[in-house]
Amino acid sequence: MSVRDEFDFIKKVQPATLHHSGLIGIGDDAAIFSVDARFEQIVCVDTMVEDKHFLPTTMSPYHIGYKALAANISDIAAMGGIPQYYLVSISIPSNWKESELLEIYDGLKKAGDEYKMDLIGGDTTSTHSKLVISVTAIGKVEAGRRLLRSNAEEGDVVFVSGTLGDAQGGLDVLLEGNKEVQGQNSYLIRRHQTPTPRVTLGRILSQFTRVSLNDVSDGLVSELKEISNASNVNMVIDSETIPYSRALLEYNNEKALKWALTGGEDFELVGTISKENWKQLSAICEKENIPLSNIGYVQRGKGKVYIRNKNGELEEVSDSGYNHFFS
Ligand SMILES: Nc1ncnc2c1ncn2[C@@H]1O[C@H](COP(=O)(O)OP(=O)(O)O)[C@@H](O)[C@H]1O
Ligand SMILES: Cc1ncc(C[n+]2csc(CCOP(=O)(O)OP(=O)(O)O)c2C)c(N)n1
Ligand SMILES: [Mg+2]
Ligand SMILES: [Mg+2]
Ligand SMILES: [Mg+2]
Repeated sequence: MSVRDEFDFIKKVQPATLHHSGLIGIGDDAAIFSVDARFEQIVCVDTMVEDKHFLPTTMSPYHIGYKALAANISDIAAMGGIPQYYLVSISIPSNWKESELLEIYDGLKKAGDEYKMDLIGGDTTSTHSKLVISVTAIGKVEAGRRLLRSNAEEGDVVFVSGTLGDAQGGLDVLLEGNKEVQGQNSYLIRRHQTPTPRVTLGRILSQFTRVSLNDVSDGLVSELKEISNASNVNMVIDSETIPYSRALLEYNNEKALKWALTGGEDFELVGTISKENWKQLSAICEKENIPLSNIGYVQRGKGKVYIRNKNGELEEVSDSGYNHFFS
């Protein structure tokens, strides 16, 4: 049975306990929380749409909830911030059962609890169309410590965390693979369904004076182009240094580069830092067990991304990444 009564549904999703005190959360006209003057607020919103971001065959309701919040936490990480609160707007088609909707909230709660975030509000509607879930996340960063896309300068090192292409590999496994292939590729599937935002790394980066940063939602090239445009520089990356998981190379070695460059949804952090600070940063990350790769450097120019191929030739990258209106 789908939702019978909007107000009854809201009561069911209201958290029993909160991580933060002194809050007005669910239950009034709007939420209220107090703001610390030493910090700046961070706010972002990301939407997931049935058929565009997930299919019944690629994501369970729990995964939909988990990923909808994780994608927002990743944007807070990309500003160097601490996640705090979130709001959920959900438009529900009549064929969704209430139990499935509550599972979406279980996924949201799991991701929220991992980062001590409280659900403080939202909105519920019915729809004649597909399910749409939109999550607004709120966080904070110490005043003056925010990490902007416009911070890159000529000579900087370009870095990326973790491995790239896994989420697209996982999607491919889910869409193309039989049960046996899926069973062999559970790591890639996990990377697609329950991505881990790099909050700790964002916090480490916020301690440095000049870092440009973006999270990988649309693909490495797209994120690098955003930094290049915002900073009035070009980027040169070396294809041989792009980090892949062993799982991805075993699943599809030929497609790994394409998926890393344009697949998206890896929710790793990509950015730039001065050469002098790179050494210190990589030492901290090594100690903290956070994988971080140097994949290239920043050059004078504007908005262009070049990649050195395995033969050593430099090519401008034209293929950009995920675009909602191109696919
Ligand atoms: N429909 C919209 N109205 C206003 N601002 C928008 C809209 N869509 C995106 N933005 C803003 O455009 C910028 C880029 O958005 P997007 O590429 O989706 O960011 P990200 O990939 O980090 O989630 C962000 O500042 C976002 O808030
Ligand atoms: C069924 C299905 N098809 C395709 C995709 C791939 N996909 C959908 S949206 C997207 C990019 C990220 O989403 P977007 O809404 O652009 O996130 P944002 O950049 O706003 O954070 C990708 C790679 C998917 N996840 N599921
Ligand atoms: Mg986003
Ligand atoms: Mg977007
Ligand atoms: Mg982002």
